[in-house]
Amino acid sequence: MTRVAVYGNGSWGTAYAMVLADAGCEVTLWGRRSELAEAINTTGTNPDYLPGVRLPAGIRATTDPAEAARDAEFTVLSVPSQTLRENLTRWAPLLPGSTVLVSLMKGVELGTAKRMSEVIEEVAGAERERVAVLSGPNLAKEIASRRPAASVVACRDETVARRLQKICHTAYFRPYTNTDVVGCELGGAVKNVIALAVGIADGMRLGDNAKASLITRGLAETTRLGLAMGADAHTFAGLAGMGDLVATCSSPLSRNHTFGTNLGRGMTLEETIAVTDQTAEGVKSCVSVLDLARRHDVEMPLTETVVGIVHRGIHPLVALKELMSRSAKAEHG
Ligand SMILES: NC(=O)c1ccc[n+]([C@@H]2O[C@H](COP(=O)([O-])OP(=O)(O)OC[C@H]3O[C@@H](n4cnc5c(N)ncnc54)[C@H](O)[C@@H]3O)[C@@H](O)[C@H]2O)c1
Ligand SMILES: O=P(O)(O)OC[C@H](O)CO
Repeated sequence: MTRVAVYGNGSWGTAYAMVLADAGCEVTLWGRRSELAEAINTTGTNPDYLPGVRLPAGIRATTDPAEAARDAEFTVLSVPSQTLRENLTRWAPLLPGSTVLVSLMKGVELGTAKRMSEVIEEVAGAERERVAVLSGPNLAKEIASRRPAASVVACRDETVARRLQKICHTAYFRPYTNTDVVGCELGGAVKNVIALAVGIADGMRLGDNAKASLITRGLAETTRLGLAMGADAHTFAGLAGMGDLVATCSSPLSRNHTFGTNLGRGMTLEETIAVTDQTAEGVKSCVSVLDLARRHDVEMPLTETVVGIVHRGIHPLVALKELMSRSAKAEHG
């Protein structure tokens, strides 16, 4: 039986632990709070993040990072992106030397503009061939109710990607392999920023043409950044690109989309933060994605607009006017 450690017992860490357990793995689920770990072990549910969902046998919760790490063939990381460095610094010495590190996170580190796999390589001292990423249209609540979804497992070493694929393939979860780690991570991180933009537009009742335009131009700017960073263009037409973008921009289950909708309806940033009780990565990562765009000299007008609205207090109507009056140009180029 494959032993897997999952660090982070929020919505996605728990839902992916369910996938792994359903696929036959023995999973230890680490979380910070003892009362939640105890509730998971005694009730077989995660009342805080997936209320009402019965967890499969094969998941054991703990607050002890060393217990989670013991004999783990795979180590899955699912904490908010901006906390990864600090957390992994504490966990890294506990991890088995051969463990495959798997990022579920969809953010870019503030300040360094590093992708999560880069932070993992740096902090855990892990070679690229031992670091993988899972990304795709995977809304945690849908997966936790075992509704069908596909996803991408990416690793520079295809044999490692295939090992990961094998341990999380179930009747309702279909992972595809990819070796384009950069493209998969960017697809996941930038779609959160575009979902904020679409949410804002939905909150303003701008209509479906506006939504489709934002999704399409959002994918164009994501691809532009990806190509400048060495990613494969095909990745952005796949599950970790278009797939995740469409799911996140269309679903009321998306925290990023909901965050944007509240802003578009006229809530202030502070009011929106106050009603958001889960991680909406795009709120911070829009700043680091824009940082990446500048470092690679890539134009990302939608990301820039989201940063303006969320962090510089620009009114959505003013931002809309600015976007629509940008100089006319060719669609491709
Ligand atoms: N929820 C989804 O549908 C989904 C799907 C795919 C990917 N993701 C990505 O997975 C990652 C985790 O998201 P989530 O949905 O599980 O978030 P969440 O808000 O549901 O859970 C976050 C977890 O991290 C813990 N946490 C918060 N701050 C922490 C800290 N400083 N140190 C340690 N633990 C801390 C919380 O207690 C919680 O257990 C994000 O990068 C997100 O973009 C989420
Ligand atoms: O709820 P969100 O906005 O973090 O999106 C969840 C997943 O990333 C969708 O694939």
